[in-house]
Amino acid sequence: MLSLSLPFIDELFLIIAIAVLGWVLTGTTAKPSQRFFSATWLELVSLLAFVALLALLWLTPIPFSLHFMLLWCLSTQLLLLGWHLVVHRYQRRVAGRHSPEQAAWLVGYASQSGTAEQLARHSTKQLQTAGKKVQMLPLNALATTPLHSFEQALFIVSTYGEGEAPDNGQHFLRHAMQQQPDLSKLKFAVLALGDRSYQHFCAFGHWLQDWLTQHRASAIQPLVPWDQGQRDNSPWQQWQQLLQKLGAGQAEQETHQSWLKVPLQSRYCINPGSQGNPCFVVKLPRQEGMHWQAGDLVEIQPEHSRCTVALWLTEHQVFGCQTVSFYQQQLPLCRALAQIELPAQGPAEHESLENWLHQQPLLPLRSYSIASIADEGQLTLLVRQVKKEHGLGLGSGWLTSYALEGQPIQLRLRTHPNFHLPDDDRPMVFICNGTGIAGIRGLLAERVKRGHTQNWLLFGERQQGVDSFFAKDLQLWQQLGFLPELDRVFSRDGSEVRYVQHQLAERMPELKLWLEQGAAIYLCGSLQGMGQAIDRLLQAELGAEQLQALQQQGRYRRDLY
Ligand SMILES: Cc1cc2nc3c(=O)[nH]c(=O)nc-3n(C[C@H](O)[C@H](O)[C@H](O)COP(=O)(O)O)c2cc1C
Repeated sequence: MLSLSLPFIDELFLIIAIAVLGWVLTGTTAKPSQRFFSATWLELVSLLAFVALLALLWLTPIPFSLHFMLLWCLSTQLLLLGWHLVVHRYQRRVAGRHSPEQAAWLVGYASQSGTAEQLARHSTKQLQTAGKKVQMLPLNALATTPLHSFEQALFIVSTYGEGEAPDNGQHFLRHAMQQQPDLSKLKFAVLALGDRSYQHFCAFGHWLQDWLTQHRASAIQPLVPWDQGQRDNSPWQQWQQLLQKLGAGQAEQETHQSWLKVPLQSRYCINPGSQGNPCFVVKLPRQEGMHWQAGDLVEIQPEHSRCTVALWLTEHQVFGCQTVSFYQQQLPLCRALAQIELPAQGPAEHESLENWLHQQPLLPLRSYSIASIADEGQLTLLVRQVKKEHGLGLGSGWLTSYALEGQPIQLRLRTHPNFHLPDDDRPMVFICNGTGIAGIRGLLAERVKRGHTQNWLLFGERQQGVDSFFAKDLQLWQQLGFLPELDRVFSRDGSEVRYVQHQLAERMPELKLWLEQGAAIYLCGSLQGMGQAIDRLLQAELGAEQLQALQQQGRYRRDLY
């Protein structure tokens, strides 16, 4: 039996001291949540193993020398210490990258089609040029990065659906509702994007403002609502004043592209005889200064029909051919009247016509997905005519009926980063219905141009005979091998009503396979019905967590209206 001599006890103490030192060092540096993954546990286990081994050695003589054991122990301890240092360093680096302690300023955004994100990027740059440490994050990222660790926060958020948060704010919304943080040290301001034609104007911005104040954060100024349906830029100027007050740098570039006047080149009905409202392909020539990417949008300034303007002029006994100054242009009064909300009352007798004109709001803007790529030399839109009780819808009436061929259309191109294609050639699944195929056609044309062949299109409409939108393009791309999977579903052709979601449900095994291969899903079309049904189906089949992960990786994108 081995007897414990004095030098051995010294060595034992040394070993235990190294192990304990290692354990204390690692144990105190790791956060409790990380401790299990740190070296702490391994240190402890190795120490226990070593003590057990010594006890065993003391009880039963085995042929290993004491020096071998000592060497084994020392090297294990040093290895573990070294490994832990690497882990610890990595943890500190990662924490540094995401740590709000690094940045006193937060620019948080929630954006569906990219406007709020673009404005957030702009504001972030302005703060950074003034030397401020800023973190720009989508609201969903704040579910893991604590808000209370920032001192000042600027939020730029839009509203989507029926007064809901955009996709990259929904997780935050759900998470925030479960929390009761103390935000008493946070100062904040909200720029809320919305559209007054929706019932819940800027609802998500207001919800955020209320939630922050309920949790004792202090508002630097009242919420700034910005109606995106109007050409009015004053909310942005108001926001800029706030940024200057907070010490930010000047805005360098324009946030929006400039307005252009482009003549209507051609227009034709794509679905004559359809049970649905007529859809028109509207083409405008590409001109200098018109740059866009597949997936982008165009904003149109609608105008009244000539008939509506003539009636108003007659009713108010005003001469329509007189020249007026209107938004830095000289033009006949009738052309200016075509662009404003025509009020029941005309100008008062002694009122200046131009003053009166400038007080009238412009007609709200309308956005459309671009169905062509710039290389095609023209900007193509697919517009369904909306029929209302007293005439046609504003934007669709203007583009599909009132504007005559050759007449200038006032437009502005708008980037839509959320619907741009990924740079790589990963498989793409495009799901759409009705005019939702417009943006998807643009994306497919771009994929063809890039030579990316793994494309799957699921498209739903009513009747194959009359509603097969862009059929020739699809057929050609199929023949050339750019559309290996094409599912077209027509709800009114067979005896049973079939929609695109039914087809997708049947093809779920293939979809899962595509997803395993890294595919991204782009969904475009009606929010009610199709959009919601596809969302429910994917949640049920893939699980909420995977769907959310896909969304966060940019592999599930939606453009629904
Ligand atoms: C499908 C859809 C639903 C919308 N719902 C609302 C709404 O309920 N309330 C509102 O104020 N604006 C609503 N909007 C307007 C958007 O908030 C507005 O267009 C905004 O500029 C979009 O900003 P983003 O590009 O950052 O997403 C909606 C827009 C779309 C396309």
